[in-house]
Amino acid sequence: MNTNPIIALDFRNMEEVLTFLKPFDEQLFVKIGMELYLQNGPTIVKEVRDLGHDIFLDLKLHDIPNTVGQAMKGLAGLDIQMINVHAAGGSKMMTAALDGLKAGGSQAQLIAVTQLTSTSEEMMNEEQGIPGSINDSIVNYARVTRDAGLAGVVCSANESALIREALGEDFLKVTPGIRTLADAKGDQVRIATPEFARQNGSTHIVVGRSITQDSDPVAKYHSIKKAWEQGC
Ligand SMILES: O=c1ccn([C@@H]2O[C@H](COP(=O)(O)O)[C@@H](O)[C@H]2O)c(=O)[nH]1
Repeated sequence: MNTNPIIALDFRNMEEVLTFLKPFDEQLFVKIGMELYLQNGPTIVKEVRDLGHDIFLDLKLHDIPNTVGQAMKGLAGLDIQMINVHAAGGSKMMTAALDGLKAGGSQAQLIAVTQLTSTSEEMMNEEQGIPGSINDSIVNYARVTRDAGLAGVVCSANESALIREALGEDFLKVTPGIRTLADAKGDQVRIATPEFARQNGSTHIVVGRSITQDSDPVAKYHSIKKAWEQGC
């Protein structure tokens, strides 16, 4: 399993992606999300994969089970390593997603978003109407995800230890909201450093603007990778 930091390619088109990737001379694990996919379609996935990089397709599908299952079956034709849905879609939707992916012949790891890293406990309580602690909600979603047969969850690094305690080491904890101490928080709420993510049990980190907006993205990537690998 590739556990390199996953770089979020939040760009508008392939030209911007190529400009960003050009200075790197190694195989990367990259994330293609809604911004890039919805403006460029499946071609963008093929083009990035042809460059030799592993791909997490972060489309966060969330709809009725039949729709998500059929969409996953279609997406299964793409050569990707990881893909996701929203756990809030429920266990039937997640099972349909997994069945669709398998029926389409994909080996990609399917994971589910618990609570977005831009969501605070207050927002969850007041806007989603879910009472109690955000940690409880996240561990609950992680259990439902595991019981549906998925490989892991998207959560913040702050919750990784709780999920590891509940569901073990092998269950994936893919954690965005990664910031170094010098980085701006932006729209993220539940953030953590790469070192903390490692110490707290994340299996993967997802890093976007901290690298993509840096004046030297290659150097920033390597310093984050080192902090992530060494955990100190
Ligand atoms: O809960 C989630 C789920 C997905 N993301 C995605 O990760 C990156 C983070 O980007 P940064 O620039 O490092 O904040 C972005 O593509 C999100 O769509 C997330 O942040 N939180």
